[in-house]
Amino acid sequence: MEFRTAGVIGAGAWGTALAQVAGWAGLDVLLQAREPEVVESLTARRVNELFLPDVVLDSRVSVTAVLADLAACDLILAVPPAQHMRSTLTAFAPHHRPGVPVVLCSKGIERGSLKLMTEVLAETLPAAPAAVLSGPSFAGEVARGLPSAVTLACADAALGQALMETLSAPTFRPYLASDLIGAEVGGAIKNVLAIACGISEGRGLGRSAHAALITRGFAEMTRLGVALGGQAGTVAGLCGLGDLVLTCSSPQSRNMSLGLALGQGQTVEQALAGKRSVAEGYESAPAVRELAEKTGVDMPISLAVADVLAGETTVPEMIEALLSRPLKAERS
Ligand SMILES: NC(=O)c1ccc[n+]([C@@H]2O[C@H](COP(=O)([O-])OP(=O)(O)OC[C@H]3O[C@@H](n4cnc5c(N)ncnc54)[C@H](O)[C@@H]3O)[C@@H](O)[C@H]2O)c1
Ligand SMILES: O=P(O)(O)OC[C@H](O)CO
Repeated sequence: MEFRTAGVIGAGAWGTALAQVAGWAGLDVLLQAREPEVVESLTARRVNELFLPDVVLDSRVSVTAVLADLAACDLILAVPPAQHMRSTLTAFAPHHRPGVPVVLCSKGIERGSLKLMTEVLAETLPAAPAAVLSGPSFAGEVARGLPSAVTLACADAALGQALMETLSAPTFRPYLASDLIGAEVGGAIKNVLAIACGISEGRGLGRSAHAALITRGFAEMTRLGVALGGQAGTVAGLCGLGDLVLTCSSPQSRNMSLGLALGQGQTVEQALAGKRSVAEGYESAPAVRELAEKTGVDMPISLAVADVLAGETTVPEMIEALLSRPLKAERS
């Protein structure tokens, strides 16, 4: 299996950073952007001024506005926001060649259907072998060549090995896994939990509360991952615990900074006003709440975040409710 060309669908911060990595990895890369100003700035100056300013892209990366141009690529990286994955892949379907693998790089759960991105892919491009790339990785750091490591999950061991080797670059290390569900659940839930950590930080609740939220949040993430058919060991890897630690620990995270603003007293509308960048936890939280109810999985922190985002409870009420839950065994 040899891949020489990669098509990247979605030129937000992460799609742009992954195009950079793929170029460093030696692939010829075609990056598809929706916004005319992104196409213009990448074409003219090799910089995505809207979503990833201050990073000059590798000369192996070209840009297009046209999805059909990616038809000849040997592999596809799909990087739209999760809520737009279905429409994006549906639009790409007429141009997808059967057997060309699609690496899902977005982190979220589809609202309404409650589906993971692999399920959305199976319904829109049934002839595409699937992989999931997920882990602790801020686009700006990755695109500037700071070191990072992620999970690359693929059910087909030979394809996974080939994709891992193809996408590795001197400062970007994918680690192979076979459990796509565990990888997806980790990436989706950490965004919701990062909002909780941001709220805690914004309210000045301290480092002890922060550590408790990460640890108890990780327990919720693991329970849901296992309930959906994933493996606890996968969730404990880069795609779950690793990403949870990163996203809950830095205001560089759009999710944590949304929580920070809420904790400091802003309304959801104020916190999101004027933002072009996606905070996936805001989008996924209602789906996570429904999924938890449907599967009977206990996810008090994620549900509390969903309630705050929906305006159904206030931040002080959320904190009070979490602190007054019945005492129980730590492992149950
Ligand atoms: N930014 C990061 O550091 C990072 C790292 C890892 C994973 N991710 C994940 O990558 C995914 C994309 O995030 P991002 O940070 O690249 O986005 P971004 O916030 O930088 O940019 C927004 C993106 O949404 C796209 N978009 C807006 N409306 C759309 C529509 N109707 N249809 C399709 N696309 C539309 C824009 O074209 C743009 O690509 C998310 O799931 C995110 O969780 C991001
Ligand atoms: O900025 P966030 O919160 O979307 O997080 C970005 C990445 O997912 C971190 O791994």
